[in-house]
Amino acid sequence: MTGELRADGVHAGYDGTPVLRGVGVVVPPGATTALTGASGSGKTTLARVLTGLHSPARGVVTIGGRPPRRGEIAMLFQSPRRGVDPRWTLERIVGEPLLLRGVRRAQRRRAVAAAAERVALTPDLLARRPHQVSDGQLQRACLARALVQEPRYLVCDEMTSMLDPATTAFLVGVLREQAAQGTGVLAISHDHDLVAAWADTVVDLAALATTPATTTPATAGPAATSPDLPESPLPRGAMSHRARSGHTR
Ligand SMILES: Nc1ncnc2c1ncn2[C@@H]1O[C@H](COP(=O)(O)OP(=O)(O)OP(=O)(O)O)[C@@H](O)[C@H]1O
Repeated sequence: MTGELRADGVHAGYDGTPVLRGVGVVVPPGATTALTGASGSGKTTLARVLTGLHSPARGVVTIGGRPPRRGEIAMLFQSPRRGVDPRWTLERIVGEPLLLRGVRRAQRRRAVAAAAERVALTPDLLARRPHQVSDGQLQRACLARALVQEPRYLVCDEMTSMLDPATTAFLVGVLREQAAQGTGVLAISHDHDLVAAWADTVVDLAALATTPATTTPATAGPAATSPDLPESPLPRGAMSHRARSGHTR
């Protein structure tokens, strides 16, 4: 598909311990793809590779066949507090990507106000600092910060797992609207009910590695790979398609 975000043949790990072995994934624009998988299987690692936060030992990440450009992929994390400056107001946090791009103050304020409205952050909340708001309110600010960038892709790593059902449903609704407007969303979650309601396609990480499993346990020993193996990005049966339920809106 034109303009899709994809990882091909990704091998990645930490300190010589492999986590991902020949993983490929495709995230199409204008849809929500959910990534599930066992704890510790490497979902976050794959998300970090896709967003450029972790360099793979091998493999490539592309959008429409070329390397992603700065600002094209935004990431949302499980814990919003770890990704914000505690001294800043929510308004400054939301506007930070535009500040970095050199967008003028008046335009920045308009963009921040529009994004804040989409995530139901009132001016009163925008004036507060992270310690003065709830996790859900701060996660809404982080989503607004991602939206002001107008990214082509959004990678959400367990972004609702600390939130109550009402806030989760609200944020999922905003993200589904965003996907309907053309953004490709990759949603990582353990919650099978949530991804069934949220995503158009569900992908299990265990099905994405094109390198055949060996008798070596996944968490020990050197990478069980052969450089000669063909690595198609998406093995047959790796994805299951779900109908949109729409009940998160
Ligand atoms: N910075 C790090 N240094 C060393 N090992 C790491 C690091 N981050 C993750 N790992 C290890 O890499 C493996 C994959 O971790 P990752 O967080 O990608 O898995 P996950 O599927 O997202 O897990 P979970 O569902 O529990 O969040 C785990 O064994 C983890 O302990």
